[in-house]
Amino acid sequence: MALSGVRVLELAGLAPAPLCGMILADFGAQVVRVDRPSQSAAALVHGDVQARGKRSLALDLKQPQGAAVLRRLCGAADVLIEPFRHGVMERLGLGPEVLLQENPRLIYARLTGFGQTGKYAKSAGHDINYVALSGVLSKLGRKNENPFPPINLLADFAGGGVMCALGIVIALFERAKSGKGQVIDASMVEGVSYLSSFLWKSQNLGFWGQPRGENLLDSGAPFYETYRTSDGKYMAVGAIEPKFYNQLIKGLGLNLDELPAQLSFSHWPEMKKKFASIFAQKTQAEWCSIFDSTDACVTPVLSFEDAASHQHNKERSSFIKNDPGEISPRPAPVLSRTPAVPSCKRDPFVGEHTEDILLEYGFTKEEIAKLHSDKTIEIKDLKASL
Ligand SMILES: C[C@H](CCC[C@@H](C)[C@H]1CC[C@H]2[C@@H]3[C@H](O)C[C@@H]4C[C@H](O)CC[C@]4(C)[C@H]3C[C@H](O)[C@]12C)C(=O)SCCNC(=O)CCNC(=O)[C@H](O)C(C)(C)COP(=O)(O)OP(=O)(O)OC[C@H]1O[C@@H](n2cnc3c(N)ncnc32)[C@H](O)[C@@H]1OP(=O)(O)O
Repeated sequence: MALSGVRVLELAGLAPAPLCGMILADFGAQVVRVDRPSQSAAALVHGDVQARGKRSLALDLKQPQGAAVLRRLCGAADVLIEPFRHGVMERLGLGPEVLLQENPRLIYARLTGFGQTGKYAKSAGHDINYVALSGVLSKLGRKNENPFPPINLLADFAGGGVMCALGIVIALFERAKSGKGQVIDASMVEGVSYLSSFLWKSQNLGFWGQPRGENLLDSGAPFYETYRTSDGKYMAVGAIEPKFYNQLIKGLGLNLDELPAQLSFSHWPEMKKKFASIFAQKTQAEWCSIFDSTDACVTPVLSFEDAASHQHNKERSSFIKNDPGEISPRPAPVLSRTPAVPSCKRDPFVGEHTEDILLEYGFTKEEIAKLHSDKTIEIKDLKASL
């Protein structure tokens, strides 16, 4: 796989860093999640559901010898993913100056909401706050409604986990030439802003002149909308270009000559009502049979279950099943020679691989036993815990 041989240490965090680590693992990196030890049985399973292909090492970083273990691991790693607020790693004596001095090849990825500097660098926050600060949240939502974030997909995952993975791959590529690591300051506010470059750069083109929810791509246009069908499902319509719009109109059984011009903004509300009343007359399956073989850009809005079993997605094997039977998306994109090979194993328990990982990184059995008796590390005995 493309990233085989790359050693990654991911300090356990909430949603974005786990996705970043999972992407690297899917494409072949050896990813170790560094978890907080806990004696409670309830904490056996970390809240991380994006742990595919990772192993878990339970290490108490608050103990000086625990921080020393991480320093030693970083000395032999390629990448560290760090998901805490600015200042946490410095307080632990694990800031980039320390770790990069010990291993100048290390890529130290700092994945935060607000970045390492600035007024909010030390503030708590979540996806919605980061999308808000990027300016993008102000654009999202329907007419006359409050701004509404698309779950936590935009900042945590697109602008956070994926953007950070991109930064890491770019830094690995550069390191192959320079031999040097570097620090990545991956701010989710900036990740989302960067993703929204099109919105910023298209402001003078006239598509964003109306209030939120009344523009071309924000649910203002009748031909870029979802419509409810007679069986309570939905169809998604994205017929922007005139040649595709014409096919939409034909599929709906309407006559183009009897309708206002496609881009007549003042007619959009009335046209939406018309389209809605027509879509409400047939089931989703009936609309699919009308539109599936056309270029009208009309597709069903699928549930997760229906997405996994949809003919197109099945033909491409877009969803995979792991050994415990959980279905999830196959890693994307698909590389022709070195595609991702996602692990089928269940996710790791906290501390399940502590001993193996430390041995692999050069710790002796005696050192491991001492760390264990000092409660600096946790070695999970699965049989005893289950
Ligand atoms: C909208 C999303 C968030 C959605 C998350 C939900 C999906 C999950 C949230 C709760 C989960 C549930 C819960 O855990 C209970 C169950 C557990 C069970 O196992 C599974 C089911 C659960 C129901 C579980 C289910 C789900 O997982 C949940 C519902 C987001 O937006 S996520 C993005 C958040 N933002 C960032 O990541 C940006 C950067 N980070 C931050 O800004 C802060 O970290 C953050 C997120 C604000 C949290 O602040 P906090 O004060 O808690 O932490 P930090 O200031 O960063 O400091 C970390 C401290 O921890 C110490 N530490 C770390 N590692 C170790 C270690 N190995 N050993 C010892 N100590 C460690 C570190 O030293 C810091 O300590 P100090 O503060 O004393 O310096």
